[in-house]
Amino acid sequence: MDREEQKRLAAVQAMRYVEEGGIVGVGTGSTVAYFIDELGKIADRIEAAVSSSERSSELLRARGIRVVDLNGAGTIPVYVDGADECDPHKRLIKGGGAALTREKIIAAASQKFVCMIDPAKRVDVLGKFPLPVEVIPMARSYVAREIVKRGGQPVWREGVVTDNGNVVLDVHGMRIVDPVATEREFNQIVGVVCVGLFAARPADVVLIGDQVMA
Ligand SMILES: O=C[C@H](O)[C@H](O)[C@H](O)COP(=O)(O)O
Repeated sequence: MDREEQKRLAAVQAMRYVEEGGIVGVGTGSTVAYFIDELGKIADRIEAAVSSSERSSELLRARGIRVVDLNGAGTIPVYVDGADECDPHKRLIKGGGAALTREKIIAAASQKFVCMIDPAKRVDVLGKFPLPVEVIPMARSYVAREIVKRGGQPVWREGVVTDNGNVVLDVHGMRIVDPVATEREFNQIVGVVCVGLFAARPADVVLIGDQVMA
């Protein structure tokens, strides 16, 4: 089965976690696009969505789903998103689509985080996928030097500006044996807005194609 079909199957499965009549948290990316297709089929039974990117907001509205601000939405029952890598503890690397900060905020504000992946994204140790870091533009070079001191090789994702007006550094060469410690350490670098490690708040449920990760 190809990767696209695996993503689509995970998106179909994710629908089981959506509460009709409630607000749904929606992530960003190609896997989420399949999920939004599924969500569109029950658009009249969903109150609204909280969206992690302008891109997802457009897709949601195109399928007749109202998009509301997280402020005022209260605690979200379920947040559904993809990931770039997932370890056996459901800790993730995210941000390949530069939406990491809003994704992390909505995940934090949600009761349940359902993550959809295809099998190729499963790893024993996170870090093969370059770790995205969202940075305030004026701090780019400083943050890059700080990351080098910590053993990473940052590459500026040139031309990419996040929905928050910031830049992204992709950090290569990391073997992240303690993701919680690395997340904390990167968060402490001045100028870093968000690191794409979801370790302190990992996923609650990981769907891999038509399987549920134990
Ligand atoms: O910023 C983007 C997100 O973290 C995505 O969830 C992640 O990059 C996975 O995207 P895709 O489903 O396209 O592989």
